[in-house]
Amino acid sequence: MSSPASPASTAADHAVGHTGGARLSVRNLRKVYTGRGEPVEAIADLTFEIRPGELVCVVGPSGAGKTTLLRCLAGLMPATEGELVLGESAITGPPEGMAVVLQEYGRSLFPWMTVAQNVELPLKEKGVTKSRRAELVFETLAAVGLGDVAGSYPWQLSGGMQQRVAIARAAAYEPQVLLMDEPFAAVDAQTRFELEDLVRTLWKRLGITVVFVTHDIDEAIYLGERVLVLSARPTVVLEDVAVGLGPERDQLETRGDAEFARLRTHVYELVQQAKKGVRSLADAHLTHPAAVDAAGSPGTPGGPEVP
Ligand SMILES: Nc1ncnc2c1ncn2[C@@H]1O[C@H](COP(=O)(O)OP(=O)(O)OP(=O)(O)O)[C@@H](O)[C@H]1O
Repeated sequence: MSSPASPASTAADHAVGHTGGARLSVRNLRKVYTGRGEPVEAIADLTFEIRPGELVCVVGPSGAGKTTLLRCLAGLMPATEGELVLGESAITGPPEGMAVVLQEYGRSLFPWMTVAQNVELPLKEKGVTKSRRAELVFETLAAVGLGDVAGSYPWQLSGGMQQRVAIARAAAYEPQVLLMDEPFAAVDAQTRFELEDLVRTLWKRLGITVVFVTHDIDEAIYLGERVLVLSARPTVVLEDVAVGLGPERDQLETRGDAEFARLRTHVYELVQQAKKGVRSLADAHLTHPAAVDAAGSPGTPGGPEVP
């Protein structure tokens, strides 16, 4: 990958080793929030599979249940119905081998700890030896271009740098699966491009499975091997879109690619249809249908073909 804006790419090539990814299966997931007032059916019926080492982005209208899906995958909330499986094991609580990066980097880092201590903390909880912890902290901070601020406190860093710390902390943990919930929503556009390249660099280096939720259609296509487009609530997968842009991505070249433009138009139309309440491709009015879906055949697996 070419990422002229990212100081991380070269360093990341020498960072933590290939940890490998795990398969994630979501089968007939339904999530209803109950509590005071009317129950809210956030997710109606989601079924999809993410292969080990795949990077899949999730987009959909606001309130479609993207965060709900991620919380269920992270084991932070039980499903109402359905099954979530990581590798061979059902997800019933926060699974070992999973790391999460959220949008609110300000709240996810401890302000009284240095950058290095923040990265080290989950490793202590994981029982990693002191010498290996030192290695991992050093390597991952170098990988995200923050080797020189290891002794600083998060509040001394810019928002983009703080988010790099959160990414370093997740990578140092050597997870099999990394969940990211709109991680770059609060950083400026230039930093966002750098962080996108950083995620792809680390993803390739570590071989981990990544699920990346974003509002940004361009970001989803630039990053993903597939883009899951969700319907409005109660949520189903409207389309599982294959991104045939190849493994090498470049902020200028890839975004200028005709295939990128075609995919962006297609996913944009899908999200617009989802906002109007369309919950099946059969009901969608698309002027730019996808050529093939993520399974390599026309239309959505098990669903109707795009007219
Ligand atoms: N704790 C909760 N109790 C009741 N309803 C909730 C709760 N959390 C989320 N919801 C509802 O579930 C639906 C899905 O919310 P969720 O935050 O998962 O959507 P989202 O796609 O991540 O939204 P956004 O893109 O705006 O961040 C929304 O209608 C929301 O109001």
